[in-house]
Amino acid sequence: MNGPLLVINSGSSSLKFGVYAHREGHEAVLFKGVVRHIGGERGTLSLQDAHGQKVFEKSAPYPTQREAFERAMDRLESLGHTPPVAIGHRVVHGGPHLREHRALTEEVLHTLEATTHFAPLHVPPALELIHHARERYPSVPQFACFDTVFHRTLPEEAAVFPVPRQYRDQGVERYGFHGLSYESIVERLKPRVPERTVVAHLGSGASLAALRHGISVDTTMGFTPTSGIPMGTRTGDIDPGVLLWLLRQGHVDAGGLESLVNHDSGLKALSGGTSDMSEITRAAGFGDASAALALSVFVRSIAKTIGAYAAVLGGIDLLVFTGGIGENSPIVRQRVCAMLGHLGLALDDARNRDGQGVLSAPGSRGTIQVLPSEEEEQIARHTRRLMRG
Ligand SMILES: Nc1ncnc2c1ncn2[C@@H]1O[C@H](COP(=O)(O)OP(=O)(O)O)[C@@H](O)[C@H]1O
Ligand SMILES: CC(=O)OP(=O)(O)O
Ligand SMILES: [Mg+2]
Repeated sequence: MNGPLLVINSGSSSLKFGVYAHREGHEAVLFKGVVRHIGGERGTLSLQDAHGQKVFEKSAPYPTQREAFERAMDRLESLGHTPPVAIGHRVVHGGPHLREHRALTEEVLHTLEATTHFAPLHVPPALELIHHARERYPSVPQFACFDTVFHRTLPEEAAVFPVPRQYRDQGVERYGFHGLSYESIVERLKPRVPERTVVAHLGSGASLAALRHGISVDTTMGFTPTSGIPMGTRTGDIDPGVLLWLLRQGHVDAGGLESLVNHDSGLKALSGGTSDMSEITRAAGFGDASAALALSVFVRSIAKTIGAYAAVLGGIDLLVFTGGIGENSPIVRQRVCAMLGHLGLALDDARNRDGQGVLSAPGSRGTIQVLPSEEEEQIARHTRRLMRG
């Protein structure tokens, strides 16, 4: 029961994984790894040990999540890792019928197969990984942890979509995503969880959440992870009239539209080709006008959302930046916070460059902080609990 758990987190541009053992009431990491740029020419697989030391790094193309998983598991096994006692998978969307973390039974898998259009960037590769993990570790129990579960506390006025009841009855509403990340931030803040917190999870997929006493009361992503603020390759919220126009003009069919709004839009479309925020900030710094526009659009939509959530929460005690961009981009944090002076939030420039822990200046009315998104740890906690029944 305390043996090693394998956690698999398939994101839109990466495969993250970890091995965890239960020690003195918490999940201790044994190994952690990530495969980045899956599907691109310049893939990388890297592995860290329990002390955060890099023990392996390899650059190679990883054409699919499945290939990335295979190579990652081979590497773990060559480092002496034995088969896990259970496997926990991150599943972004379970649709209207899967809204609790649970064991991956045949019936659950069947239901998941029917939800692929709820998150076409995420659910198909996650399902492929689940099938593959079952082939590789046939006697190991597997569990699904959903991004949506944390947001089940959304009040009706935040979750409801203004569409006819017949569609609402079929589950057309705001689900919200990155829930495992938000929950891991709340775990980190315990026992001193402020009343009014805004968390900006900024990665390839990006969203924000308004938390009251650590409970989700609003979030930017809705029915699918395509919505909310603009992202690496996703539009975020867009006038539905644009989608109708594209369809009516015959530019795309439903499949083409799905691909357009998920793969070919967002920062990639504005920057003229790249969805990678480190490349965009570098190019913007060298005076590239398209990259500068992509950066400005991203920053403005984040700042607008924080302003809106200040209204929802009645002020902000704590603003947290997390995710690949939130944790690593001083320029994005600085540009966002430069628009928040009216809320009394003030960033300390030196702390922001350092990028660890509290970043707010003395005298700031609320705290500004960087915290790591610990989705894998959160999946390990849920998987252990589910495994023990
Ligand atoms: N130093 C950095 N500066 C700006 N962006 C960064 C930096 N490091 C990572 N990123 C960005 O983080 C994003 C990936 O975030 P991550 O949360 O790992 O994504 P995923 O959605 O795949 O889980 C990429 O856009 C990458 O460019
Ligand atoms: C929900 C989502 O967008 O996830 P990711 O950021 O990992 O792509
Ligand atoms: Mg992610």
